Amino acid sequence: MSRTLMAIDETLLVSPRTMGKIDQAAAESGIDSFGLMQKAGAHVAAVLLSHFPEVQRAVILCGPGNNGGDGHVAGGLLAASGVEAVRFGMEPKPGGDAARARQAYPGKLLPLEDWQPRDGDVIVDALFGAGLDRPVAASIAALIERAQHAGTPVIAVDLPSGLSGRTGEPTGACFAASHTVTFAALKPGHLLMPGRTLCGQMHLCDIGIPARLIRSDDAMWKNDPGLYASKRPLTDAGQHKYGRGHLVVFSGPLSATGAARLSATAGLNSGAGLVTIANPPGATLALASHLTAIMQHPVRDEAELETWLSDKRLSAFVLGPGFGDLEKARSYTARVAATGRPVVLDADGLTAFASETDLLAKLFAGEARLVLTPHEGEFRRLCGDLADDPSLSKIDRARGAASRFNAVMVYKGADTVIAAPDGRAAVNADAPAWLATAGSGDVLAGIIGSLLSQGMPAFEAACAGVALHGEAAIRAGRGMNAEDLAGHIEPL
Ligand SMILES: NC(=O)C1=CN([C@@H]2O[C@H](COP(=O)(O)OP(=O)(O)OC[C@H]3O[C@@H](n4cnc5c(N)ncnc54)[C@H](OP(=O)(O)O)[C@@H]3O)[C@@H](O)[C@H]2O)[C@H](O)CC1
Ligand SMILES: [K+]
Repeated sequence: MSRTLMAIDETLLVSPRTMGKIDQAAAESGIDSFGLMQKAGAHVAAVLLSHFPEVQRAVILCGPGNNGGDGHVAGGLLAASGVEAVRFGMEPKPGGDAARARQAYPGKLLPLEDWQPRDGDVIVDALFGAGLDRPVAASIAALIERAQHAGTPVIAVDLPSGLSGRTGEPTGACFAASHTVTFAALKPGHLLMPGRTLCGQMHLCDIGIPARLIRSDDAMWKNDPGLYASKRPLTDAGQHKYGRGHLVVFSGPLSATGAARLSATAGLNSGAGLVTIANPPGATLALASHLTAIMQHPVRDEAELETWLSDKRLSAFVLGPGFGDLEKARSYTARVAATGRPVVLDADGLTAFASETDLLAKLFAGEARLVLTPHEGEFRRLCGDLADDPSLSKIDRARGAASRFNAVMVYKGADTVIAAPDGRAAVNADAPAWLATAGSGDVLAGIIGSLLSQGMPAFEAACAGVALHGEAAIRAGRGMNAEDLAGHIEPL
C-alpha cells in the first residue's frame, strides 16, 4: 500500500458510518469540508498521473453524492494539467460540496450510456463510495461490463462502485479496480474478501482531517504487530525451559499422527520451552520414529488424562488436528477446560462440538482462554445461523461467535478475521495465497498454542500466531508444503 503521510494510522479500520461521523466532527471543528474534497480529488488525479503516465483520456464517472464531487475535482485538475478529461454521470444534488465542485469545474457532463471504450482510456470511478446502500442500477451494471470487457483500467475513488465498505461484499455489479484511493482511514471492505481483490492496489491518503478526530469505537484493525508486540513472551538468558511454556498436543490414532506432529513442531519452533504429544494407545512407536526434541506421554483415557493434568507445568493444549474420535474430543476438552489453562480447538476439536454448541459455550467461562480456528466449513457447522445471515460481515460473524463461546475466534481464509469476546477484531491481509495447503491449519494451531503456553493472552496470541504463520509461508516460498512451513517459523 502506498501512503502520503506517516502520521496516518494505516492499521485502523473505520466503518463507513463511523467515517461519516468523523467527517461531521471535522466540519464541526471548523474544517472546510469542501477543502477536504479538493484534497481528495487532488490525490486521485495524482495517482492517475503517476500510475498511468501514458493516459490518452481520463474518463471520470461522477455519481450524485460527494464521491462524485471528488470526481469533479479530479477531472478538473487533470484537465488543467493537460490531460483530456471527459466527465460522464449524474448531476449532483444541489446545495452540497459536490454541487460546489461541479460549479468549480464547469463543463459537459455526458450520460453514462454514452461512454464507449477507447484505447488509452483510464476510468476514474467516482460513482458511489461510502454512501452506497443498494445494488447499482442496470445501466451502471452495463457500463461496468463494458469496462471489464474492454480491459479499461479503473481507479476507484474511496471504494470501487458496487462494493460495500462495511462488508467487503458487492451489493450487485461492481467495478474491479486496479487502484483504489481512500482517505483518512481504511474501511473493512478494503481488506475483507472479495473487496480486497476488487480494490487492487490501495492508496491511503491524508486529506487534512486531524489525527485526533480519526478515532473510532469500532475496535477493528488490520492485523499488525502494534496489536500484540507489547504482550510478546518475555525471554531472558537465564530462563528455565518450563518458564518458556509447556505445550501439549493431542495426537490422533496410529493412522493419523502426522497432523499432531505438524502442530507440535510448529509449537516448538514458535518458542515453547517444551512440547509433548499426548498419544493414544498404539501410536507410540509411529510417533517415536519421527520425534526427537518433542516428547510423548501416553494418554489412554480420561482417567489417565486427569492424573497427568495435575502437573501444573502443562501450560496450554492443542486438540483436534487428526484427532478422529469426536466423543473423546469432547470429554478431553471438558477435562482440560476444567484446569483453567488455555486451549486451542482446531479441526476435529471443532467438529466434535458442531452438534454440542451449548456445551462448548459453557466450558470456558471467565477471561478468554479458548481459541477456535475454524475455516469456512467448520465455522458454518458451528454457527450456521451467523454464517447464513447475509447482513453480517465476516467481522460481525466472528464477533458473534466469539461472544457465544467466550472464545477468541480465528476465522480462517484469505482474509482471516481474529475476534475476541470483548469485541476487538483484526483482519489479516498479508498471507500469501500458497498458505492454503494441506496441514497448514495444523501448523497455525501449534503456533497459537505455543504462544498461549508462553503466557500471551488469547487475542494477542491469535493475532501474532496468524502473522507468524503468514511470515513463515513467505519465507518458505511458493510450492512449500506444511512441513516446510513449520520449519520456517521464526519466534516472535
Ligand atoms: N472521508 C472523507 O473525509 C471525505 C470523503 N469524501 C467522499 O465522500 C464520499 C461519501 O459521500 P456521500 O455523499 O456520503 O456518498 P456517495 O457519494 O458514496 O453516494 C451517495 C449518493 O449516491 C446515491 N446512491 C447510493 N447508492 C446508490 C445506488 N446503488 N444506485 C444509485 N444511487 C445510489 C445516494 O442516493 P439516495 O437516493 O440514497 O440519497 C446518494 O445520493 C466518500 O466515499 C468520499 O469519496 C469527501 O469528498 C471528502 C471527505
Ligand atoms: K467509487
